[in-house]
Amino acid sequence: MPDYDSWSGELFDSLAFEVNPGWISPRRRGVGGAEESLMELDVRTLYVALMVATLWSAIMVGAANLGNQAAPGVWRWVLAYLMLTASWGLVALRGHAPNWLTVLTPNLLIFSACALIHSAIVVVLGSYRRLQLTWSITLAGSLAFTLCFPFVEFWALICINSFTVGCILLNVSTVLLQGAKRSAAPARCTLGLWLGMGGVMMMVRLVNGVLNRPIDLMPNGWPQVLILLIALTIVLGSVFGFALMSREEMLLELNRRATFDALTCAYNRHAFDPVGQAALARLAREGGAVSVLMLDLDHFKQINDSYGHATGDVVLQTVTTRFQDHLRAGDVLARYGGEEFCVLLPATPLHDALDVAERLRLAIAGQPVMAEQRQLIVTVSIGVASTATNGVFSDLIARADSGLYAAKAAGRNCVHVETTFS
Ligand SMILES: Nc1nc2c(ncn2[C@@H]2O[C@H](COP(=O)(O)OP(=O)(O)OP(=O)(O)O)[C@@H](O)[C@H]2O)c(=O)[nH]1
Repeated sequence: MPDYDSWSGELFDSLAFEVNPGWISPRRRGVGGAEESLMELDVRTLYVALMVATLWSAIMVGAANLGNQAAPGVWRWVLAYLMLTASWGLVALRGHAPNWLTVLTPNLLIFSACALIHSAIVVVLGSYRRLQLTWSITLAGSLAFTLCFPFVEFWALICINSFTVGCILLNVSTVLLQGAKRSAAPARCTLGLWLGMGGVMMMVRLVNGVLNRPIDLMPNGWPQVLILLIALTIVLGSVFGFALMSREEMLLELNRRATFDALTCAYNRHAFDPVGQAALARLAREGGAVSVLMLDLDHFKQINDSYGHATGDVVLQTVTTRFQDHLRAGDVLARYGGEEFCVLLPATPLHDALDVAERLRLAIAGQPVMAEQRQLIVTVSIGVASTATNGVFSDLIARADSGLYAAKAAGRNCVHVETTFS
């Protein structure tokens, strides 16, 4: 029968925490009482592992985008990872090559690589938010590191590195997390959290550096091992996060293009028809009425012919904005054809729809449109149709359309009701 009590007693007895100058390292007494480190992982080996992981990631991401149309921002990401690869490689040479090569150069490379990662991400997101701040932090960190390098101790350089990288990662993380709908963009949010975790880790490293002041260029204690293991996880997790986020943003963009008109950002006809049909279906359950307005700019061809298509485009955009400004939140505006628009007014009976139509007509005719430093008088003709029964949406549209033709025939810049009730 084994003597568990004495066995566990010996085990705990053999464990001890040694306080090194700066680093706490769990150790145990081995055979003959000699002390052995419990942390088998060697820091230099971990730097080599980081180098291999970043290089492998850069090659994989680059290869996946060769020959195809590369995803936006991907080459910046690859370049950033190649810079990180070089910097880990140089760090692994510490003690075997001059310090300017193994301390100064890799740190400057790491700062620039982090800024490049931010710039790759903003290219994917299509908005350059907070990139200037990242480049300013990079510049300030690089200057501080270069100026301090010949004079200060190693722990102070660790602190400059941790603060600079931590600030950049937290800044990128904010860009990713702010304004992202968690349900619509899970990959973006995950990458944001991942990089945020990296930022927090660097701040912890900064505090550890200030408190423990390591003097060794290659400190082999467990805090450093832990930091490098987390860094390895973040390097690999971020590259997957970036690839998934690129795909996610591409799908969201395709969805946007399939739903909204590129020029005016109003709904397009393809997306609008199902919305209208759903509003009619709700009539059967909830009662009330649904109305539709068909709007067409008058003599729009003359604007194009006299001032050019670019001016015509500005007119279409301005008119769309004015329509939207005069509609309620639940109303749906669509660009139905060239200069033809359609508005769905849910829960709106005919007399209210007529008020809305008149309001929209006046919103256009009452104030000239500014387009390329010209004041243009624009008017709109409007056909109105309403229904209280769940029918086919295209029938309602057809009735509003014939109201529009009647308005054009009546001299334009007016509202005409199609009174045939379905
Ligand atoms: N600038 C611009 N013009 C467009 C666009 N789509 C269609 N158009 C133009 O809109 C004009 C429509 O002309 P018509 O159908 O004759 O209508 P209209 O001149 O408004 O005449 P009425 O509707 O009878 O008052 C054509 O010149 C099209 O080229 C667009 O996206 N941008």
